[in-house]
Amino acid sequence: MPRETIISGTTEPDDRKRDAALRPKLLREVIGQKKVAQRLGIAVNASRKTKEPLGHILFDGPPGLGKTTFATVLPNELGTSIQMTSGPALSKQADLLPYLTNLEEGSILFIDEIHRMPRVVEEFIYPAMEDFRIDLVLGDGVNARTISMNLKRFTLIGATTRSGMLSSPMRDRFKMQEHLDFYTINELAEIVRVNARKLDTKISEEAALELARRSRGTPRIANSRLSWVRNFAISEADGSISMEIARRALDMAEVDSEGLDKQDRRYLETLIDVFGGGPTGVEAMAATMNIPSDTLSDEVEPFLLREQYIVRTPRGRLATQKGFLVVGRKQSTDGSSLFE
Ligand SMILES: Nc1ncnc2c1ncn2[C@@H]1O[C@H](COP(=O)(O)OP(=O)(O)OP(=O)(O)O)[C@@H](O)[C@H]1O
Repeated sequence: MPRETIISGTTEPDDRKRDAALRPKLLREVIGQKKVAQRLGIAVNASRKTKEPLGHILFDGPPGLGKTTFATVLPNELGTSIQMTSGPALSKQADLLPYLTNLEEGSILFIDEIHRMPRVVEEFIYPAMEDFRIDLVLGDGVNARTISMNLKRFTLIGATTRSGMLSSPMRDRFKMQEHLDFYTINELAEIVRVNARKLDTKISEEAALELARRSRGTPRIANSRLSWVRNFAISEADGSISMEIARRALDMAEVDSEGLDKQDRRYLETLIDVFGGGPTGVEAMAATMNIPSDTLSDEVEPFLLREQYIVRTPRGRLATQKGFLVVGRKQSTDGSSLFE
């Protein structure tokens, strides 16, 4: 898959390795998301003082914004261990069992994409979350009996790109629910500077800002841009990243100067050229673009909404004037599109 179409959770193995190496280890190393970090800091301090495990935590937000980062920072802060799995890997109760029986007192169980866990597994985990206990059914038919098994007290951390898809009994069992939002240009520039240092690469102030501007508000994308620009600098110059090198490298990767990627542009062009700017439903957009509607609503639309290229109306998605302009279309007086 060409790099510029990777906008998010579609992480390739190399991206995953790079992300893990660059991931902050402690809360104070986390850049941005200040309020979330402060609240977690308080919960961590309280847990240290009371020797009680942290309450269960749910992180939600678009891919690549740091849900896994926060989840992996917390055990470091608490000096405890973490086990990691994901909703799609837990198709039946027996898949979850080894994780529950391996728990240590105060340790963390991280379930990514928790909204994709089937209902039977979800219901199995309720008593574990509430009373640190599970109910196992042994045998079947008339011989079936239920035994209760006590677990070590633990913290469940769930991550989801779609909190709306979680059942409310599940959501209510999380003591803290933290939403992660897109990063500002300055926060992303700071992440780029820190990570360039970790990679032993010199980068100018303005080049860091340029990378930040073209990273779609997302640290994972900033890391991937940095990695490309660094390779470009090594291959084509002396290895340090100046503004000129950053621009040439990003232009070559077809990363546009507005920070949109190809998928964003295709979305806007489809909405405007095929649907006259909308309003139109996400399913119609998905069918026309031949992309799953989940990908559109989880990965593409949140950034376009936040940057006000589109708005959501009761009748569907509507391109704004800014949305028309960024893809070089003009809005006619009746709201439909005119090619420039
Ligand atoms: N607040 C932050 N400060 C510094 N770096 C960050 C921050 N958040 C994320 N990153 C960087 O971005 C990478 C991607 O973040 P992470 O894997 O935590 O995202 P995520 O929200 O869990 O994504 P997904 O839902 O796709 O798994 C991290 O490895 C880290 O290098």
